[in-house]
Amino acid sequence: MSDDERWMTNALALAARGRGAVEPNPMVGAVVLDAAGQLAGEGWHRKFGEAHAEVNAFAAVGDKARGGTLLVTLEPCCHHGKTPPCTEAVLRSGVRRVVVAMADPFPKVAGGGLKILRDAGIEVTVGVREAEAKKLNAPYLKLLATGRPWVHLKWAMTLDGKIATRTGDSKWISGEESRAIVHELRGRVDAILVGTGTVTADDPALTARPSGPRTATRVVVTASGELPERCQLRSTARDVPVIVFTPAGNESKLARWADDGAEVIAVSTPSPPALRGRGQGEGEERPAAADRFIGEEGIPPHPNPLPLKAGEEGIKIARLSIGDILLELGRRRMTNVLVEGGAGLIGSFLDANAADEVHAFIAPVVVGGDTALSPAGGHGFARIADAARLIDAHVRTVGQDVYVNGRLH
Ligand SMILES: NC(=O)C1=CN([C@@H]2O[C@H](COP(=O)(O)OP(=O)(O)OC[C@H]3O[C@@H](n4cnc5c(N)ncnc54)[C@H](OP(=O)(O)O)[C@@H]3O)[C@@H](O)[C@H]2O)C=CC1
Ligand SMILES: Nc1c(N[C@@H]2O[C@H](COP(=O)(O)O)[C@@H](O)[C@H]2O)[nH]c(=O)[nH]c1=O
Ligand SMILES: [Zn+2]
Repeated sequence: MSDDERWMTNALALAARGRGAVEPNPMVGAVVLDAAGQLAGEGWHRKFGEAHAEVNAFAAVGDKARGGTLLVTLEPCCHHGKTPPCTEAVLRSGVRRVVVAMADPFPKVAGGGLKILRDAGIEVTVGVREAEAKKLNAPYLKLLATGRPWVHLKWAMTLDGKIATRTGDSKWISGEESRAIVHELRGRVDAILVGTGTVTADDPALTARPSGPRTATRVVVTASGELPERCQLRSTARDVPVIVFTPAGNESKLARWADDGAEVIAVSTPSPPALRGRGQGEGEERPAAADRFIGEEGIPPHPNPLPLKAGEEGIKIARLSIGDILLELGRRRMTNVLVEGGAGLIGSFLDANAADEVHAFIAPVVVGGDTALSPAGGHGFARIADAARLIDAHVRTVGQDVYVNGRLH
């Protein structure tokens, strides 16, 4: 490993300290070396709206940066945002070299920062530990490229692959240590999504306990608009935000949720109402409001499309497009969202090819039962070759449970 790579690894670790506190900004870390190559300063972007990594790294360095090197995990910014351009701080510092892990695709930067530094005669190297830097900021990059947040799916299942007993009882399958990991995740995401079945069966609070760097909006997805009258989400909607996504026409059923402080978003579904999208490359149309964040990339078409299907007794049920829900959350600049279940909603996300990362907890308990639910419902994949497969599964034991975490693409 070269010295640049070694220092950049440190800078990436510094960047990760900002996780949960900096979004929708990227996580960024920086290391300053003096002219002799010795560590002179380090810093990271600590919180949205506050100083950037480079400025924090230079803060206590003084003259020692002169003739030295800055290693930074993302191209220094060159625009006046919430803080002045970092390129100015770099030029003032007197460093001779700047090593950058990756260019910043943010439209106001997009190579402009690198150009300013090169034009000033600084030796600029780009691409050191680039793959790791892209992985670290995958949610930021996805939001920029697609207008949609990074989707984490989480479930806790028994050894026989169930997320609840046949009666719907599920508290608790995973152990305390596993649940602590889930609460840590809840405390750093922008939204936690559940379907009607989970609200009805579990009456969840969906809060992070203890609280984390940010407070997630609780999101319920309901095609029927038939949510329980009394439940924690509704009764606490004024304390911690709640959004209900439902097809247009259900507003009156949810009027009391709105009265209690929930935001009810009625989504127009295609006419006539139909099972839409599930696997049809849904959500590729983009509302103008989100254009600023969107690149050319959409959610790729599903390999296993489901034909449109009537609901019970020939009544068509208006399923909401997961792609559209994500666009709305992305428009609010949500960077990470967590789908906590249950089987129906997780199935909707997998069918829409809309999930990015999985957190599965497997507990040493067996419940059995033909009708007990598995983690993912929906249509599912017909062929193993097409199935959603983790590309980089990390497996570890947590207490008595096994925790599998990895990305889907
Ligand atoms: N062990 C674990 O990790 C977890 C276990 N659970 C367990 O899972 C069970 C609940 O699972 P399940 O019944 O599948 O419930 P879900 O929470 O997945 O709810 C399913 C419902 O969500 C709505 N929904 C899902 N996708 C869409 C869509 N694309 N558009 C519109 N609405 C949609 C529909 O609501 P509607 O009917 O209103 O139209 C659907 O019937 C419970 O027993 C619970 O305890 C739940 C979460 C985690
Ligand atoms: N049963 C189960 C989980 N269930 C999830 O937790 C929700 C309850 O959240 P709260 O009311 O905030 O404690 C529940 O609705 C479901 O989404 N999670 C886990 O880590 N392990 C478990 O065994
Ligand atoms: Zn900056």
